[in-house]
Amino acid sequence: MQNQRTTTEWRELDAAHHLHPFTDTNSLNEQGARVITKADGIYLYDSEGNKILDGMAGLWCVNIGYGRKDLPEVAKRQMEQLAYYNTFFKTTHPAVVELSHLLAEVAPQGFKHVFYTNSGSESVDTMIRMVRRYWDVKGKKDKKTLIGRWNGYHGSTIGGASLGGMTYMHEQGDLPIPGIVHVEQPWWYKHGKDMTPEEFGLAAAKWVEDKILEVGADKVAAFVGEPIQGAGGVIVPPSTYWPEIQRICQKYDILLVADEVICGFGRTGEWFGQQVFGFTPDIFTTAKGLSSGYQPIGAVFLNDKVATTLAEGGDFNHGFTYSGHPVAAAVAHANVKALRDEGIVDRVKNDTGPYMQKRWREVFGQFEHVDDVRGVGLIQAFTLVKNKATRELFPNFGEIGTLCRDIFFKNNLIMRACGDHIVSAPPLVISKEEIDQMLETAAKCMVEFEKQLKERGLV
Ligand SMILES: Cc1ncc(COP(=O)(O)O)c(CNc2cccc(C(=O)O)c2)c1O
Repeated sequence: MQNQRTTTEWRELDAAHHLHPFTDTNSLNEQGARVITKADGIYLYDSEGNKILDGMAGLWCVNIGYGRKDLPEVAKRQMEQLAYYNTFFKTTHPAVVELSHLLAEVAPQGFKHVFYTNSGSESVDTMIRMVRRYWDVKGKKDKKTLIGRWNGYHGSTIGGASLGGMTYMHEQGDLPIPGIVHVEQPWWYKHGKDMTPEEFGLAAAKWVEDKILEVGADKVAAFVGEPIQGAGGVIVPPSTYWPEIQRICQKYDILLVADEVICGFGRTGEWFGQQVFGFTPDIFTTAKGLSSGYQPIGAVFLNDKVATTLAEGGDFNHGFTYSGHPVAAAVAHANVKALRDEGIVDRVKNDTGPYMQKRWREVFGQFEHVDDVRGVGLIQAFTLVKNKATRELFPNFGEIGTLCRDIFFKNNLIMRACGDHIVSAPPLVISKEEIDQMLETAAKCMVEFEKQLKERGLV
């Protein structure tokens, strides 16, 4: 069991030894970290006894909800049976075989081959190496460039951070690496001007074609995108966007990659986001909902064309010590099986997802400085705007978002501010009653937010 310490003691030791990700260490240590001690269902509990509604499922990942009793049991049994062995030297083990078989069953048709990693970033870096290897084997060694989107997020490794379009990450570490370029994101509210969303979807897809022609199709290896950009602010593309992207990739013989790290495993009501938008990639990357965060694991899914070509190339010189880790694989298997057999994904598609989308629009559509209220399944967002009529955003994009997020946090409700987008992705097990409770709290916070906007002279 964890040492029982006071919050102050935990905070002091944390400040003395623990470096947090994406954090201004000095600023954090001035205020002290919030000590989360346990969780159950959709709720977190901190060391001060606060009960917090987790509208973000951790980091978009705890799809099955907190406090499962089965997954720890699975981990215990696997650890006792075979805590670890690698899959490098012509060996495998039952846990990773069973997981691979199950994933081939839940994946969209045509994806029967899976490569394992420990995170979404490693899945993305694996994909980059696979894409370039694919074209090497095909004898088109100049096809190395990958196209991503500005404000896309593909992780924090050198490859993932380069492919992502977060400039504040590029500035730290001299990124992007060579051979990675970006196009604008399909954010209708900001870039759509007087186009309908459908017209804008085609225009945004054409940015990809323009980039291909600029680089030279014979040099472009792949286009990579999240079906819905998650950390970029839940940017839901118009319906015309992805089918047009697919047509363009086929026209110029470019691999199409979907980064399903957030959209995968039921988040949108479909098993994978590609199924919502009606496109079929050649490769897709996953992590998060694969294990619902109970174990670190990621997976890269390949269609037959890519898998066969890589196999024709002989040794694929890539992999990780923990690729297909027995405990992670066993827990992921139990998690995915429960998402399927307990009807959790189906419920998101047919019940709680439509309910959330209806209520989310009813609640947030009523506020003066909220617009572009949007979402699919159980991933939703809205944008804080200065003037709805003119679609004018606030200056210093992100400042207002932090103000709003802090009001939620003070009311023990976790939602993310991605710039001035407020986003939510709760555990997929959230009930309709819990949705009502979450939105009732959120509505009160938004009344307070609108009040503070006026008091601070921001509107
Ligand atoms: C689409 C996508 N691809 C790759 C990654 C990287 O996964 P790992 O973190 O497991 O390496 C992600 C991760 N997404 C992510 C990770 C951490 C924070 C936030 C946030 O929204 O604040 C989002 C992601 O959202």
